Amino acid sequence: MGEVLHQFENGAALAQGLADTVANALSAAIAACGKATLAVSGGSTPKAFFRALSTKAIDWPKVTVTLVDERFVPPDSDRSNHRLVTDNLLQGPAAAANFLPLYHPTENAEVAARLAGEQAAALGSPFDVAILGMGTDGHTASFFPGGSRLAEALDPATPCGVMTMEAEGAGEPRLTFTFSSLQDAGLLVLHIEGQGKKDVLAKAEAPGDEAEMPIRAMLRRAASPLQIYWAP
Ligand SMILES: O=C(O)[C@H](O)[C@@H](O)[C@H](O)[C@H](O)COP(=O)(O)O
Repeated sequence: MGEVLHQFENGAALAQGLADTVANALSAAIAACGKATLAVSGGSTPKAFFRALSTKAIDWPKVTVTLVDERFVPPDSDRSNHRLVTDNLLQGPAAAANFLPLYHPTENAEVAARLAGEQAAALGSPFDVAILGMGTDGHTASFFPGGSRLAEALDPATPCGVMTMEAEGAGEPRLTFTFSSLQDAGLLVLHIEGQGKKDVLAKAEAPGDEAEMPIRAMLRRAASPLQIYWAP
């Protein structure tokens, strides 16, 4: 469906601009159907955006925040995306939002993925807003090159839901929404910063296999236009 580049002078300006856009999208969803859903990614990039969004005066009790993907670690782990969101987004006005975790203290990641998928199904689809990140290897969500279930995760025929993923460099087993769950978000955003990530994006935009750089699946096949937010 194509991509739109939103370039900012610096990370602080991007954080405010993206927070305004997301707040407007969430408020519009609430106005239209009384609730809104937001799926965010972890990593180091989104912290300033999370903090800017947390201050927005929207009807947060009608918003459910969840994660694009999660590491199979408890929320008190410093590797936890749940912890990252709790510490940076679910603060101030946004503390009133609902949160749907992907991690559950189950015997293995498969059981946690099934539980998370059942809970996520009740949210309805598509997500009103989905914020993707990208690694320097071209992964997004937990769609890692060489991932244990990458083909299944990227397959448009794979039902919406949460699945496990393991990959070299991913650390712990991952829990991730599928491509089909994310690709038709009302507002689909790729948030990257720095020249290095811009160069990785340029490589991903060139011909090549999706399995080599899984972000290509979103660039090429997402139903929603991919809104790329970038600052040097
Ligand atoms: O759990 C995660 O790590 C993320 O969901 C992952 O997909 C992230 O968005 C990229 O790895 C970029 O991470 P950085 O922002 O740290 O570069």
